Amino acid sequence: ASQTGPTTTAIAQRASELRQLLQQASYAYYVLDQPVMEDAVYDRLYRELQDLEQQHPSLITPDSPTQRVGEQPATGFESVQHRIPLYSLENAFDAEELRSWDQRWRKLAPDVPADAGYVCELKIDGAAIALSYENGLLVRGATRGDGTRGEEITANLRTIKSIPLRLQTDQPPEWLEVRGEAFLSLTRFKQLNTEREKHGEALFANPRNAAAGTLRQLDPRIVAERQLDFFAYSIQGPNDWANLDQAASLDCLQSLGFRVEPHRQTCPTLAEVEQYFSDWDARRRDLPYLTDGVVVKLQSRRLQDELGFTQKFPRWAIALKYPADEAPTQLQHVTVQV
Ligand SMILES: CC(C)(CNC(=O)c1ccc(Oc2ccccc2)cc1)c1ccc2c(N)nc(N)nc2n1
Repeated sequence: ASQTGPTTTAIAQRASELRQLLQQASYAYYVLDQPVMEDAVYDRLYRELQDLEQQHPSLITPDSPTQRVGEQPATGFESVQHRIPLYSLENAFDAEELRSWDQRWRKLAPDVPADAGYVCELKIDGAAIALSYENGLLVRGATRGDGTRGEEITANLRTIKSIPLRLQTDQPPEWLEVRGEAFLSLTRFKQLNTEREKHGEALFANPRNAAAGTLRQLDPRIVAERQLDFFAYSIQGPNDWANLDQAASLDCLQSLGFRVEPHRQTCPTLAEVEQYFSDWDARRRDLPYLTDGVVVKLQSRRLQDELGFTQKFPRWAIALKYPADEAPTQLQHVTVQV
């Protein structure tokens, strides 16, 4: 039969073009923080894609921007085993404990090159999560849980605009594990608490609790409206994807389309690490999100692999913590049952 309107291939092409335009605009806005498209234009193109997908459901792809916010609340969360454990970090509370960590790993490493350096990353005060990609597509997301098993919250994580639904590479690995911190910006945290106060609801005690609580919402639409954000900090994949030095692994995460906290710094010696820590103790209050320390990691992948992990921690990393802030705004010890 003759097609009255555009041919189905033309429609499929338009849908693919719209997906690409919308993904690029969303990446620029949420990951690069450099908008390239007017909101009104974005909304018009988004509605055009939605209409095309409604008329031709076979055109819907899992990485379509229209597939971020599911309409179905979950009835509960499945417990899932992480492909790779999510390790926690040993804590150091002052320069002396940092130095003792440094002595300990140096004793364990057989031949430490003289130029063995460190990478410092700001430690974001949010909720750790695990993302699993297969052939470039986001197939699963989970909470940290106990490090070995977590709760499957894929539908909720899909609503976070800075989490790519598809990796930005035309040669995606068979599997890829990405870990990072889901968090609420301070502005968003205050807006949410102002809203909750207006409706007589219990306030969130702090941005970390707010993020963790949001991730466990059964309804993805509620998660979407909270506007969580995400910084990636670790990548594991098949062999050639897995032997990057620390700084290179963060650059790789950025190239794949993830947001990575921009103030990371390579520090040749521990003196520079301590300098970075004290610089940021002053500057961190100007950041749009809460931090609770600096994560110090060995730059060298070979050293990381040589040193490995204890039951709980990597031997090649440590969290250098800031002192807990003075009395928080709300009574911290009074927990309100919601
Ligand atoms: C160091 C690691 C525990 C991530 N984990 C890894 O980088 C990592 C590296 C090789 C691995 O290799 C393995 C592969 C297979 C099996 C076992 C280990 C596993 C995890 C960690 C934990 C918390 C962090 C945090 N709050 N903020 C920042 N900025 N960084 C953080 N980094």
